[in-house]
Order: sequence, then structure tokens, then C-alpha cells
Amino acid sequence: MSVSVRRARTADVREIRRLIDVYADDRRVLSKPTVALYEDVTDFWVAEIDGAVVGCGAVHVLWEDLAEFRTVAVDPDLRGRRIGHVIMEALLTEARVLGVRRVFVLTFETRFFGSFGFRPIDGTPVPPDVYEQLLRSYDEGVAEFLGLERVKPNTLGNTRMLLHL
Ligand SMILES: CC(=O)SCCNC(=O)CCNC(=O)[C@H](O)C(C)(C)COP(=O)(O)OP(=O)(O)OC[C@H]1O[C@@H](n2cnc3c(N)ncnc32)[C@H](O)[C@@H]1OP(=O)(O)O
Repeated sequence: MSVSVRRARTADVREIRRLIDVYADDRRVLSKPTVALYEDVTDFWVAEIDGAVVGCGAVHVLWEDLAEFRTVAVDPDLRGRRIGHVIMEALLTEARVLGVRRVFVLTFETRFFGSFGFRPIDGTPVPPDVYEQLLRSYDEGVAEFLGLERVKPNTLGNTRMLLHL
């Protein structure tokens, strides 16, 4: 079983949609309108086996030194076969290429992300002036990063984690 990871193309959005829908019901992955997936397609990477998409993950830049990994998901039939690790390696390389120094995740999968060095944090790891700027974003994921009241029902039970690159 040979897994390769590449940047997502617009034609991958259907498969990314499928992977999100598998995990969105129990809030493991934030559900998003399909238009948001097309808008953010350049954030995404996909894992393939024999030309079929079996996993995905995204790097979303939040600020000069900070990005969030989002929508890391592997086909439920193929979990536990290190596909997630291969995706994470691509996302970590991309984060370094982009020049960010810290990566945030909001997740139930604390052991998986912990194995890459992510550690639980409290609060929002940005100074007040950056927090004020981030409040201007329309992105739901940014609202979750900021811990805004209106999105708290979506994030209940998730752990906030941070990795210093
Ligand atoms: C920031 C965010 O994106 S948060 C959202 C994270 N995604 C989800 O919660 C969606 C549901 N989960 C998944 O899609 C996947 O399980 C992922 C992405 C978390 C991990 O991908 P996988 O390919 O399953 O993981 P991979 O095989 O690379 O890693 C091995 C881990 O899987 C565990 N594992 C082994 N067998 C299984 C199995 N059958 N099912 C799940 N996990 C297993 C191993 O114990 C190991 O755990 P550890 O790293 O904590 O020690």
C-alpha cells in the first residue's frame, strides 16, 4: 500500500466533502459549506492510494507566525495505517515553508497530535492587538480559535493544542 500526498485540486473537493461528512456529525471535524472548501482549496493536501483520495488535511494561516491545521481526516476503513502521519508530515513541511513558527489544532485526537509534539493550551495564544484583528475574520474556524461564545457548541469537548516548530 503506497500512500502519496499532494496539494489538493478543485476536483478533490468532492472527496474532501465526503471525508468531512463522515466525521462532522459527531463534531470531530468542523463541517463547512462546500463553497468554503473551494475557497480554501489551496490550504488543502490530499493523500492518495492508487489514485484514490483516502485522506486530507489543511494548513490555514492565521497570522505572521501562526497557522492552524484543519480537517485532518482519513477514510474510516483505512485508519491506523499511518496515512494520518504521512499527511501530517506534508502539513508540517508546508507550515515551515510558509514561515510560521507555531501551529494550533482544536481536536479530540490528543494522542495523535501529541505524538507530533502538540501540547494542550488554555486560551488563545495571541496578544490582544492580534486578537482584535482576528475578530474581523469571517472564517468560522477563526471564531473557534478565538473561542467566541457563538461557536462554543461546536467546540465542546475538543482540546486546544499548540506546536512550536
Ligand atoms: C486539527 C484537526 O484536524 S482535528 C480532526 C482530527 N480528525 C478526526 O478526528 C477525524 C477522525 N480521525 C481520523 O480521521 C484519523 O484517525 C486521524 C487523522 C486522527 C489519524 O489518522 P490515521 O491514519 O488513523 O493515524 P495513523 O495511522 O497515522 O497514526 C497512528 C495512530 O492511530 C492509532 N490507531 C491504530 N489503529 C487504529 C484504528 N483502527 N483506528 C484509529 N486509530 C488507530 C494508533 O494507535 C496511533 O495512535 P497514536 O499516534 O496516537 O499513537
